[in-house]
Amino acid sequence: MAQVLAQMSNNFQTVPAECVLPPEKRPQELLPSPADNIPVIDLSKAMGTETERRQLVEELMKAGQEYGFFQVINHGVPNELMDDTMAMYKEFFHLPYEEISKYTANRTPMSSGKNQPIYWKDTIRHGLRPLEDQIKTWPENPARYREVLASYVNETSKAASEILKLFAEGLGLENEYFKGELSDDEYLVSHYYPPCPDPSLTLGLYPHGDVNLLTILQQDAFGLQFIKDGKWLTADVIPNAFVVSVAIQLQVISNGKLISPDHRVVTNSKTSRSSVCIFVAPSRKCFVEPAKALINDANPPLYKSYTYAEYMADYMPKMGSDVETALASFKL
Ligand SMILES: O=C(O)CCC(=O)C(=O)O
Ligand SMILES: [Fe+2]
Repeated sequence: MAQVLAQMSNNFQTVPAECVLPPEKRPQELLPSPADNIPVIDLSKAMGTETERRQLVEELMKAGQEYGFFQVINHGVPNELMDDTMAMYKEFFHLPYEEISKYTANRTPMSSGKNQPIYWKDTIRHGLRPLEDQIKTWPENPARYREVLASYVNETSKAASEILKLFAEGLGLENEYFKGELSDDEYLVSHYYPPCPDPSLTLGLYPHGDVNLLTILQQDAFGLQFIKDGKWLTADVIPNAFVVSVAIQLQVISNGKLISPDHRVVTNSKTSRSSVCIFVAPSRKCFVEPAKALINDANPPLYKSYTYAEYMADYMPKMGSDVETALASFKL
């Protein structure tokens, strides 16, 4: 294993045995599907006329109900800040192994979770809230890490709350429904997927559901795929767009109206891929349940009520599982 790690900074000529997936777990559809499969939503309409805002809410709801994922453009996060953040993470992942291994618990390509196959990636993950406490634990190398990420988090949080507000409107909940404990916590996950000599043998990330409330990420190369009607659709790279995904808690609160999709990352042989993902999540003591306003005789609750801490305790042993498994204990 150590030998494989040591190769990380070099280009791989072959897929190390540790990373070859069993045949039944290998990806079948590797190529990007046509771009028009994935909704692209212009968030600037939130500031437009009342009609434009209503149209936007409808578009978002349709995307959230049919796909559970979409891309947003004109979201208010400055392009330069997005680019700077991406460049900063690329720099981070090219620092010497001794430096980044202080922060990457499972330096890979083989960061394998419990009962998980070995993924073709390297990952840093850390908390973001409360910012003033968490920032002290973030890397200091590259030197601008803390400054760039703090600005990025502030800006992406605004975009995420706007999207949550629009979802609240679309669901018929009060505008600020998701404000506060339901979206109090945030954490960062940034992945670096090196070029892979044979993408048919590996996955960057195995199919899974996101356990939080809402995920907002940027990527610099193709590889992220979401499942829809049994088919893997690829999220095209649109410069300065965010890929947004409904996560499991949002599916529960919407009582299944919005769907949290399983997704995965395929590798490619030509370029590396980086992603910077912000996960908006409830605080641990927060009570989560299908919103009362959505429940009536015709629409009984589909999920139990629980605290997020209870949810996480159930989820930890099955970390990285698909949405169905991740929700099994809480289904009614
Ligand atoms: O790298 C990506 O684009 C997706 C990462 C992801 O799905 C995750 O970390 O949960
Ligand atoms: Fe994910």
